[in-house]
Amino acid sequence: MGEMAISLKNVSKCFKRYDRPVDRLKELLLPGRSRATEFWALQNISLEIGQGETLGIVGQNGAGKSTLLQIIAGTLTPTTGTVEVKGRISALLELGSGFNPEFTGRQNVFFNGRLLGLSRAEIEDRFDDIAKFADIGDFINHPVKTYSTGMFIRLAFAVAVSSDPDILIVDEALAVGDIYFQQKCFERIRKLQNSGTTLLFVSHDPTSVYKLCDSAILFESGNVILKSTPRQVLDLYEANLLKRSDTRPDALEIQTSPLSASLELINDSSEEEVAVVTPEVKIQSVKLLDADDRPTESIVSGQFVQVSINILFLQAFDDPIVGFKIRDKTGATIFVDHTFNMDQHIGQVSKNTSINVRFQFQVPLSEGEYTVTIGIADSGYGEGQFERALAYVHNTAVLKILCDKEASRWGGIVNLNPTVKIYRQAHV
Ligand SMILES: Nc1ncnc2c1ncn2[C@@H]1O[C@H](COP(=O)(O)OP(=O)(O)OP(=O)(O)O)[C@@H](O)[C@H]1O
Repeated sequence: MGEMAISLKNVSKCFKRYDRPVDRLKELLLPGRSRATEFWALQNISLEIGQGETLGIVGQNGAGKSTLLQIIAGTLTPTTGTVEVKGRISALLELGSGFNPEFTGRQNVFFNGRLLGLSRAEIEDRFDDIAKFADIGDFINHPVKTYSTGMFIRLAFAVAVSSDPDILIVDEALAVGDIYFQQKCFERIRKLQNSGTTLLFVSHDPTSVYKLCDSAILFESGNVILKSTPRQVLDLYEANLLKRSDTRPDALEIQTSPLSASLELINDSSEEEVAVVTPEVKIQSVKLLDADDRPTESIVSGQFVQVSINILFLQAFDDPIVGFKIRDKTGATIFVDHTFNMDQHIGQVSKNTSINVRFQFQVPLSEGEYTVTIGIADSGYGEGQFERALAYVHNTAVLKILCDKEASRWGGIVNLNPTVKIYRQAHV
């Protein structure tokens, strides 16, 4: 890591919580006896973020993400610890929190621009760009209290990025806009990344984190429990959610290292693998086979492949489910499905039975490497939900897709194999 942009040392934040609003008043009027209970939203956080780094912040509701961002942005003070921030910071925190609802959009642009450290002349210079980016038409001249949520966020984002900040903080904001606006925001964020802006990004959308971030942290109950690649952080986050949602969470174990010698996991880096396992099932092997059932490592785009999974059930099950997921190199999901969704029931399996499940499909993917995740669960219901997870293991095999030299050229991730018709309009 180069120069430090943000450094937190032993930062904790304690909020006081009052059971009734009147208790807060009583405490003000009769100091001495505290009527509040203490709540530690952040607990002893030490974190360094390098200049130009894009850090994704992931965690369940209430984990402490926004509190951390507010402390870095300077809108909250930590109870203990120190925060050091280098450079101009621009924060898109709670929806339009810096806006005065009675002011027009135009007035708020000037008001916020000044808060961000721009001079009046600089704001005047940038105003047209800001208004164009926000693209809210004549609403720019109306009070922001008349805005829809989408308009609010458009203007707030346009203002936040206009100051060319050294550090940009974005808290869940992008989820609000429509798809065109989101694309525009991603494009602008990329430009800022390329020019060396440090970015802190909270999102519940894994795809955005994969797309934007170099690294990520996982927050749990006010603690940073992991700082690593987005892939590893999101895998652990997902594994924790799976464990929590399970009807017998104690039965599930999260492993963060290669699993067993019998199942060779693909691991091309020093990262540890995150897997969820139970002692009741064992994934014995995962192989890729071609159309003639021969093991293969590479498939030409568009060709047929089989993902063949051998599973040993160490307990009896009424109707287990087996699924697979294909992920790209960042960890983003390309495809996922399972036997329950496919209306293929495995049926009863008795204790100590081994079964082989083969998913067979054509792979219309672009050239590159993809990984295979395997999931096993019990008792499916509804639209693909299940009662219990039995195993969830990433990177069990690499699917290497080669370019189909015979096919016409195309771009993107999936070959949609379009046909084309051209209709000539008569001259009018
Ligand atoms: N002003 C406050 N007074 C009391 N408790 C607070 C205050 N602000 C936040 N908290 C509590 O601190 C905890 C962390 O809140 P925070 O908003 O940082 O979580 P978060 O991870 O951003 O959640 P979300 O994903 O829902 O936005 C929560 O339990 C919240 O109720």
